[in-house]
Amino acid sequence: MARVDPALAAARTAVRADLADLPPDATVLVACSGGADSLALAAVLATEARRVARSVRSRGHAVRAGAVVVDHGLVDGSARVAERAAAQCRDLGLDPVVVRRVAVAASPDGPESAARQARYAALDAVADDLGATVVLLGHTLDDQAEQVLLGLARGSGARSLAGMPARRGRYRRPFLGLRRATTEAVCAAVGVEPWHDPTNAPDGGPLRSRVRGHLLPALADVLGPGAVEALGRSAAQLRDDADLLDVLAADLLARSRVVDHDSPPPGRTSGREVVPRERDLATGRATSADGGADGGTADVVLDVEVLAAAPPALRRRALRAAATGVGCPPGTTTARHVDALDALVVAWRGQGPVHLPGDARGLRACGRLILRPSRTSARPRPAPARSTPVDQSDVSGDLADILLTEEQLGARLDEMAAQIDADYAGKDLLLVGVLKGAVMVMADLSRRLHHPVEMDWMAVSSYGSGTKSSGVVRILKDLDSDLSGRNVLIAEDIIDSGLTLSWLVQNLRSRGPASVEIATMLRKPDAAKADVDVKYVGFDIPNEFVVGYGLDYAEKYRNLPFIGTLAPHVYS
Ligand SMILES: O=P(O)(O)OC[C@H]1O[C@H](OP(=O)(O)OP(=O)(O)O)[C@H](O)[C@@H]1O
Ligand code: HPA
Repeated sequence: MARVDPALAAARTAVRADLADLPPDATVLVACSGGADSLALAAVLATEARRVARSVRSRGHAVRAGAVVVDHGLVDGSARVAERAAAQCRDLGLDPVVVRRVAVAASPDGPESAARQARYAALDAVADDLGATVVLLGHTLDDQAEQVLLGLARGSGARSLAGMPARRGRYRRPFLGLRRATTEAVCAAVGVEPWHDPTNAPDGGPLRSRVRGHLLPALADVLGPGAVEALGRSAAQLRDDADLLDVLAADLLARSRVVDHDSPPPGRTSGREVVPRERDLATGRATSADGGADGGTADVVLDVEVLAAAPPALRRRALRAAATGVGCPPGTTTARHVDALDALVVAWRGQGPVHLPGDARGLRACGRLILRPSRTSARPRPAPARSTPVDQSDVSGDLADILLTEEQLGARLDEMAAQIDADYAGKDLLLVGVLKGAVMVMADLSRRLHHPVEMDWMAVSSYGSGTKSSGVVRILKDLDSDLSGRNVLIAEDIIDSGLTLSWLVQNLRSRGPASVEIATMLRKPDAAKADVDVKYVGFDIPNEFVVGYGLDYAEKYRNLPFIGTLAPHVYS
């Protein structure tokens, strides 16, 4: 009996083991580039398919074994290389053999990632067309070791260091336990000449090629011949660890999610805290409890307390999953982004929103971490704002609700500034700020204007240290400017009863300006006692006493970056 080449025997054993669970008449495809690994896999698959056909002939079923060759079209002559590989697959007895040319689009994740995405899309499409149960990939233990080293060089975590899985979905990698030398020996044994990709040259090629050409041999020199196998074993162990951590992190994410109070999150005892159904703070739309299952358009709202109590390994994984859940591309969501989100949870000092890939954002308000997907179309309108419960520890128990986040205020100011720029194009503009409440609006609005402006200030008061207007407006400081012929725009924080502004507009109009208009961040339509014509309104809000963003109660809370509702116990 002819002696079977040991490399071929090892390769056949690996493929046979991987196909053992296939149903009768399954279609198996091999993804073949024409390189040594995938060509060896194609040869072994063809041999194994013939063996199965022989052994089951009497029962009338077999494995249909074919190949897909993806032409990435990235280098001259790629079509020729693809056709050569396809011809070799046909010669080996594979049928059908399909060549697919793909267009590799530019990707922020880099050309390798873009090519990978295009390749898998093509493989999936062909597998679907042919009804293939399994697609075999030719990655070897050397590829796995390279993957681990590249991950280490990036400072990656366990998931990345776990390398490639032996199986995922319809994809299987039967050679993941075999060295590349084995696949080269298989090619020699079956008499097929693999293609050597010139772009994989160890010098000047992609990083992976340099790792392959220089680093792996150096590791073997220094650490001994088992270095590649050792890296593969580490990857396998880390895969088990990462799988477990992912399950635990998914559980943490579910427990920390703020959902409808009718269905408290798992782990919460009912009655601990009544949490109203979370709504999108910007649009008032309800937020889906699964945070992103509706296409990633809803906020994911998480309870900071629950997250902070979790071990960092789980918390960071949960944060990453939450970010990808609102549409952050996994490839560009890095440890740096996760660090910044984590700081919102465990190192909170009032920092602003974290900008995430995919134009998503993470922000903290009222003991909630809010992951917000990119939302260019739905900006805050002058519509009733509504409340979210406040974490008492953040605001010392003085606030009942947060009404508008810093981010919402900023986004609305962007819109107001654009409108003002357009309306006053070609005209002079004097901004009049009403002290003290309007300082924030004045500062933030004026800096968003492209229009050149002058600023002046007036101080009036009708509230003193109470929560109800006295109705008597007093000028505490008058303007320095002469208003004759000027376009005056009053910048205000709030129009409540309207008594202050109706008085002020009359007062300023009596000074001979060309125009007097009002821009206010907030307005309380239900509190109006005087009619005030307001040209620019940030938000209409309910008739509750609010503080923050310049608004005070007894001179406190003006420096809160958001607007909240004062708890009645503070003023009652
Ligand atoms: O519509 P109204 O009921 O008249 O209320 C609006 C006014 O009240 C606030 O000022 P406040 O008198 O509290 O002084 P402040 O700006 O120094 O806080 C606010 O800045 C407005 O000027
Ligand atoms: N809060 C603070 N100051 C105010 C308010 C308010 O709701 N209304 C008028 N001045």
